[in-house]
Amino acid sequence: MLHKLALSVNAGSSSLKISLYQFTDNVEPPVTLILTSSISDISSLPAKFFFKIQNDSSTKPGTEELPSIKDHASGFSHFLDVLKKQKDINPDQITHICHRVVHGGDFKERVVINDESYHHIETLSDLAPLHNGAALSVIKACLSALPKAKSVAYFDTSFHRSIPNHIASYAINPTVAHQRGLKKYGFHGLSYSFILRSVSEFLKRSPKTLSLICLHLGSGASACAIRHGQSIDTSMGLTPLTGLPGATRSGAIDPSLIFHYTNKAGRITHDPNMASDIHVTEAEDILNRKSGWKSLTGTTDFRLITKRAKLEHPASDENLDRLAFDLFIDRILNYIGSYYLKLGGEVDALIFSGGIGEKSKELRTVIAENVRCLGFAQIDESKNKGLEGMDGVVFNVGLGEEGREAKKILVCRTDEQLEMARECALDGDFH
Ligand SMILES: Nc1ncnc2c1ncn2[C@@H]1O[C@H](COP(=O)(O)OP(=O)(O)O)[C@@H](O)[C@H]1O
Ligand SMILES: CC(=O)OP(=O)(O)O
Ligand SMILES: [Mg+2]
Repeated sequence: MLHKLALSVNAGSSSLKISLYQFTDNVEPPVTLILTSSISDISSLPAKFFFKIQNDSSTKPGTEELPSIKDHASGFSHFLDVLKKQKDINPDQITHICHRVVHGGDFKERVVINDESYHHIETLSDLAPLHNGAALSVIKACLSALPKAKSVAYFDTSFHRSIPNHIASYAINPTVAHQRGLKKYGFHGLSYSFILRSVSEFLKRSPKTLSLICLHLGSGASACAIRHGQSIDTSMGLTPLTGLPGATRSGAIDPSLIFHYTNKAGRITHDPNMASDIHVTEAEDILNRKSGWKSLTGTTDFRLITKRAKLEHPASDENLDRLAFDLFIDRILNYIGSYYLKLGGEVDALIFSGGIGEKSKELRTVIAENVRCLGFAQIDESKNKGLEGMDGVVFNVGLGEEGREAKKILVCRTDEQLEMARECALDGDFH
């Protein structure tokens, strides 16, 4: 019998990450990986394409710059062309396509794509201007290229449904807030769900007993406080704009700032580069796409920013890369401090994840130094520097005995595609 395949698609703000899995007949693991592909730097063209078949030693996977890729839809179409050329993979075996959709509004859990759910996700696009439209463009491409497969949307927002009302509410007119759904939804939920499960396996403790402070630091960055396995607060809000700054996003600002920045703040912008027919104001466009690391330093590449920041020297006002680095550290510490208090000091671990969290040893060193006063383990620099090239998902980078006894400092290689494929394979409704 031919095994069924699940394609998992993650439309991030600057990237499209795609993994293909085969369903197993087991509960653990419910899926095995067949291939991974990614298109990165979509917000800072030219885009880079990567494609790798697992267990194929005949070809060396590499990354190629592709000027023909301009957005998520053209990136996905290139992926499909490459997929169709693989002799050992039959796209007709793909029975399920899991799509990461960042804003799920009031959807509690995953939803099968049909006219009604597609339309509902579309109405939420203005609340996630860098994400939902891009995800819908890929969903549309899948419906036409792989019509026999069931497309399912998995939401970043679902994990945060446990946030208490007083934390999710804004201090604004409650009638307006209720009518318009103006509250904190929170994002990166698929990543936090993956982190919770992986850390629970690593520490050999039930997720229900774990309290964690998680940092997902990628093109979009957020923090999350998890108490006894449930999200109790996160730094993003109604939209993925607020909280920590990101590649092209300002993060939290005084809301009045925008009216002093531009007198056209409320005008609807018609940017031809916007993913689809999304209605955002000039203010939202500036804060989402023309701010963050790109505006401060001219690049979205945090590795380059770190290199140019000259961390070994005292900060100078002229060095804007250093400003970006130090500003990021400052904002991250704001959340760690506040979440530590909200968790009453009962924190099992601080977790670094996302492209920057997983790869920037420099950022981890500085944060770890600053949180020592809260009882976190001292960082073990040989472990901290030695992660690249190592196999694994969760790593303890705390020093020796302290790494075991004190509050832990962990790195988790998050994988939103795997989280969706696992959920799909274990979903009784789909089999
Ligand atoms: N070695 C590194 N040091 C610091 N930042 C890195 C490193 N490698 C990648 N990054 C950063 O990771 C970010 C991308 O993170 P990722 O989670 O993959 O993004 P996305 O939000 O698109 O899913 C980029 O800002 C990139 O510069
Ligand atoms: C929610 C969000 O910002 O996602 P990403 O980091 O993938 O852009
Ligand atoms: Mg991402």
